[in-house]
Amino acid sequence: MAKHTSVETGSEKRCFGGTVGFYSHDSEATGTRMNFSVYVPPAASEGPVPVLYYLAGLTCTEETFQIKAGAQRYAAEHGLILVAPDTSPRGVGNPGEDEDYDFGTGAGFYIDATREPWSENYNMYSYVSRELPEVVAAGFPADTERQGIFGHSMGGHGALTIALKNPERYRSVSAFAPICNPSEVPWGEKAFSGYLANRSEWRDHDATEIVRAKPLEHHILIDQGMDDEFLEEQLSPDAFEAACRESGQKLTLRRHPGYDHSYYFISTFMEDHIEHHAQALVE
Ligand SMILES: N[C@@H](CCC(=O)N[C@@H](CSC=O)C(=O)NCC(=O)O)C(=O)O
Repeated sequence: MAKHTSVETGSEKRCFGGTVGFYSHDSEATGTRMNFSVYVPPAASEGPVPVLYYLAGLTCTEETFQIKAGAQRYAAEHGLILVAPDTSPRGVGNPGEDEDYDFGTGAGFYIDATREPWSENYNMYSYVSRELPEVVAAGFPADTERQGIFGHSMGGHGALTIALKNPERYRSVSAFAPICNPSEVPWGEKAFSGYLANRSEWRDHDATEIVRAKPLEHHILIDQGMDDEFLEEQLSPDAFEAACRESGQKLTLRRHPGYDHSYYFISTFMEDHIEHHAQALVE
């Protein structure tokens, strides 16, 4: 399926009348080989279709979403391409890169690092928001004028911040259990102090701070499980909700009793998220 010359196809499988594929390429942004997965719906055989990017959480790869989220059925129904990148560069060799699940490999946090040695390769913001869309446009039947983005946990933080910083590039955004206020919680403090050279940079990567200053015109959908094991210590949906109220950002934040942080929670509400994006992306 991929026509871009530098993109290598790992595998492609038929799925709901379309194709799930796994690909890799040499990335300029990270200076490493990067993996990503793409679901192409049956409607793409008629012409270019909108693209929805999914950013996964800590410890995940480009595979997690495709095998656990149950999104392809709904993307096939609405005619959306789904793209899921890996969550970090791999095999860079920085000291400490593979010591913790919440920093380094599998934990790129979708920011461009400014602290050495991470700044050389950990440029997931540029990779996801600039380079990957170009690779997708060159190799897949994608209408890049119609892009949306969503994600989970660390990837929910990535989706919110990338959408808020690039309103002209993304017409829709949603998140499952996002890290809403990373500057104020242990996961975010560890990532930002490791990847960013100065504390003054933190607020530029914090969705709660960004939305307070510069809301989007379109409305944001967030689902949060109330039995999520990370809710109290790491996620801060109340802070994000308060910032949205302050700035006039339209937000639907749904709190679901009994649901945890897992892909059982994500797959339960996936249909609603795909519909949310389809309303904005499919004319
Ligand atoms: N203690 C766990 C933590 C890893 C974890 O729970 N990862 C979540 C995302 S958390 C925020 O970004 C995840 O999506 N895991 C993959 C899955 O299939 O559930 C550990 O050590 O692994």
